[in-house]
Formats: sequence, structure tokens, C-alpha cells
Amino acid sequence: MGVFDNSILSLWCHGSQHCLQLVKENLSSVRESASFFLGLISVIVWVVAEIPQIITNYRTKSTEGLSLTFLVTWIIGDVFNLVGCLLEPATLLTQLYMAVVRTLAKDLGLYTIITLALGLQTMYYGHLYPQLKYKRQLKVETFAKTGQGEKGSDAEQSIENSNRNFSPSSPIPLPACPRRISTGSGLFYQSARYLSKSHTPTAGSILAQKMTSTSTTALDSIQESLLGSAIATQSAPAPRMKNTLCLVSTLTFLGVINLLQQLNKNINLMGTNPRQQLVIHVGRKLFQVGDDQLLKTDVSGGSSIGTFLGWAMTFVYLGGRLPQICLNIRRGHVEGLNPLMFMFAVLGNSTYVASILVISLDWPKIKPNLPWLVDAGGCVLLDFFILMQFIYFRSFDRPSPVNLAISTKLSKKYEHKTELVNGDYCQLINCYNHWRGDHRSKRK
Ligand SMILES: NC(=[NH2+])NCCC[C@H](N)C(=O)O
Repeated sequence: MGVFDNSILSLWCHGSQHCLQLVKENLSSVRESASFFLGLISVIVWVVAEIPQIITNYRTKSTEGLSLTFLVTWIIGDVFNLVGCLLEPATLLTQLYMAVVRTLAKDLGLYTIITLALGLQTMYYGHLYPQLKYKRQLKVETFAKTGQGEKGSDAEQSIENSNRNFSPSSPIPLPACPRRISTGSGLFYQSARYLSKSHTPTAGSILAQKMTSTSTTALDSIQESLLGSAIATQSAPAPRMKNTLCLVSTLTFLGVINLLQQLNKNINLMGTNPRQQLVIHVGRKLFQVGDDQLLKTDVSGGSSIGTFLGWAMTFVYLGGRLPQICLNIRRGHVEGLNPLMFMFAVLGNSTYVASILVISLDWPKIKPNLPWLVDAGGCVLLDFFILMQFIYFRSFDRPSPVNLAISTKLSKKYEHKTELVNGDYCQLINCYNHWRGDHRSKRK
């Protein structure tokens, strides 16, 4: 208890030692309970935090709004966090919390598992799903074109043919649109989102048309060149996906091994010394302990490896937000990202900080928790920034009346040439630039 607290208490108790003692005892148990409940809220919030994003991904059948690097840093950070907690003795649990902890122990690292599920989902929708969808669509279209009597082998053959022309790692087929403009990743990101929702024909149907009909040469050449650039821009994620998958499985494996070892150790400790308090770490330094235990920790000193890992975790967690912020800026919108995940993260991190600070504001007690405090506090700030991006992009990114007017004009001009995706800003820009190009060349 700090000097400030002491002087307030002695004023309140009019200097009576008995009163002082009584108030101190009650206060410390109140603080411990408050810390415990704040910590509990934090864990519960973290367990549900990623569910809204999982639902969004499932609904949109896409994970392009979420930075994969951000997810990977979360998983790496969780491993550092876990090992750091195991090595940092400031996370002892009091006997009082054991009942709750036993239940929570079953969910040990639950949010890490949920993050892993989110990671796997990202890989599925980013890589596997578009391929499956594309193949399925090709099959359906081939059947439709060649009639029901067509043999399955023919359909397979057409798929194979088209795969030769179209990179198998190319996840999202692009719609027909003048090629002149954006061949960069922006187009890839934008189109993926709209294609998953819109009725725009996919490249599958374009290819099917190319293979089976004698379509107009002008449009074909545009499509052909566009698909060429699409392959160039889209085939890049394949090795990255593999590496990420590899990294994630290695980290999970290491995490699980570590966890099992620690649990084993704890159970042994319990067996040999019933008075020994159970040490269970719930992925984060969730449960803080009373003043006396913290003091003991200070005397014995924390593990320097634990502290080092704590700081490593802090940098990884904080650094992980940057790719997400950059991705939002690069895309110019936050579609596909669920703000609830960041709101939960703010809540989870702030209740966590509060659970530590409510125990004591004294430096010797804060010191061992510093990496965890900096991490949670820093993440709150960065998540606020991301939430600001939501507000910014959602309120300032609506098409202006001028854009809408251009859009209408362009859709009329190009309806016979291309199929403009309704509301697809990227398509609009493509066509607009093309239109401008036409005008310029006419003037010359
Ligand atoms: N997989 C998780 N959700 N881990 C929790 C991460 C906590 C960390 N303070 C952050 O906000 O990044």
C-alpha cells in the first residue's frame, strides 16, 4: 500500500491503529476480489472476441479484410505470453481461486485455439475456397453448355484445360473490365469482396465462354489480357500460405508441449506439498495475487527469461497491429473486418490492465507486470486507432453525388461492352480511366 493510501487511511481512522488494520485488511481483500473479477471479464471477453470476425468471414466467404500477419503475430505473441507467464512467478494463484481456475484450466489457451481457428479459416477462404468454387462453377457451366448427356470425363477435361491457362493458385477470378488500369493488388482485394457477393460472372464463366463459343474478339482480347494480369497478381499468396501454415502448426505444437509440461509439474507440486498453491496460467497473467504474494515475488525476483519473453510478446502483439492498420489504409476501406473484434479487444485489454493496477500502484508491484501492462495499454491505443479507421472509412468513403453521376454515365456507355458491377468502386475507376483514355486519344 502506498504512502498516499496510508496517509488517507490514517486521516480517515483518526490515527487509530485498530481501525487502520481493519480497513487495510478489508481493502486488500476488496482489491483482490476486484482484480479477480476484472481478470475474469478480460478472459471471457478474449474468448469471445474473435467470434464476430469468424462469423463475418463465414458470411462473406472471404477473409481479405483481415491481415494474415496480424493473426500470425497474435499466435506467436500467445506462445511468448504463455512461456513468459510460466517462467514469471508473479502469476501464482490463491487457493481461493482454485475452483474457478480448475474450470478455466480446461479452457487453457482457449483464445489461442480460437485465433488458430481464425487463422485456418483465413487460409481456407483465402486459398482453398476460391479454387473449389471455381472448379465447381466450371463443372456446372460445362454441364450446362454441353447438355445433361455430357460425360463427367469431358467436364474434368475442360477443368484441366482451363487450369492450364489459369493458375491453380489464383484464388479470385476477375470480371471483364478494360485492362488499362489497376493491375495492382488493390484490384485483387477489391474484386474478391465484390465477386463473392455480386452477380458478376466469374472468370470461370468467361473461360467457359471462351472455350465453347465464338465470342466477340474485342471483348475476348480484353478478357484474355486481364486474366493474364490476374494470374500475375494473384498467384503470389501460394507460398506465403504454405509458410504460414507451417509456422502456425509448429507454434501450436510447441505451445501444447509446453502447456502439458507445466500442467504435469503443477500436479506434481500439488501432490508433494498440499500447502503449495497451484500455479496455473491462463495464457495471460490473468489472476493477480494479493499484496503479500506480490511482495514475495519481488523478494525472490522474477525470471529474467520470463521478463524477456514478456517484452518479446509485447513487441510482437503491438507490431502485429501495424500490418492491419496498413492493410486498411492500402485498401481504403474496412470491409470484411468486424469492428466488434476490436471493441472486444479494447475491453479485454483495459479490464486486464485494470485487474493489475487495482491491486496496487506501487512500483515494486507493478514492475514484474510491466511488459503485460505496456502490451495491453499499447494495444488499447492501437485498437482505438483501428476503430477510428472504421469511422473514417465508413463516413468519408461514401460515393459522392459526382461519383454517382459518373457511375450512371459510365454504366450506360459501357453496358454493351462490359458488365459493370453495381457499386463496385474499383470497376468504376477502371472504366472511368478507360473512358478518359478514349477521350484523350480522340482529341489527339
Ligand atoms: N490470440 C489472442 N487473442 N491473444 C490475446 C492477445 C492480447 C494482446 N494484448 C493483444 O491485444 O494483441
